[in-house]
Amino acid sequence: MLVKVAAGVILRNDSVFIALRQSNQHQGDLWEFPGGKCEPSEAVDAALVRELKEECGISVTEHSFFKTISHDYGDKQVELHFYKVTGFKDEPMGKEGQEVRWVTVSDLLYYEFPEANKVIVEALMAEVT
Ligand SMILES: Nc1nc2c([nH]c(=O)n2[C@@H]2O[C@H](COP(=O)(O)OP(=O)(O)OP(=O)(O)O)[C@@H](O)[C@H]2O)c(=O)[nH]1
Ligand SMILES: [Mg+2]
Repeated sequence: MLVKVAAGVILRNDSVFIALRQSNQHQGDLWEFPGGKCEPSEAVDAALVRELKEECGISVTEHSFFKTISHDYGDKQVELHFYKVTGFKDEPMGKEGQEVRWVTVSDLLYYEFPEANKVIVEALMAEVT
């Protein structure tokens, strides 16, 4: 099963907005960049805008493509399309009851992410050091 996903690295000043995946979700209890699966024939950036509205309550006004990561979890193959989100309306929150947090990019080191995210976290941290 190959799943195409759009995820947003929501940035403000030195910080990034992260969310804790619920225990019952795939890769549960790990931190993530909010986002979700693209619907059939939906453009990836349209999925990004839709998911960030649904999960975080923001309206994205400025985004740029960052990186695509393909990863095989064994039970699931994912193609993750990460975007930097640098402009948005309203304050992001956990609309689905998920725990959320603004953390400085250099503090990402202290959070546990799914395996596929390692490259993204390293790339973000490299930009600030
Ligand atoms: N949103 C998001 N998903 C990620 C990240 N890293 C990562 O491996 N994934 C994987 O990508 C897939 C995306 O799914 P999702 O669970 O967010 O999808 P969704 O919002 O449409 O949720 P749903 O299946 O509950 O409707 C999951 O298998 C998840 O484990 C990440 O940083 N953000
Ligand atoms: Mg999601």
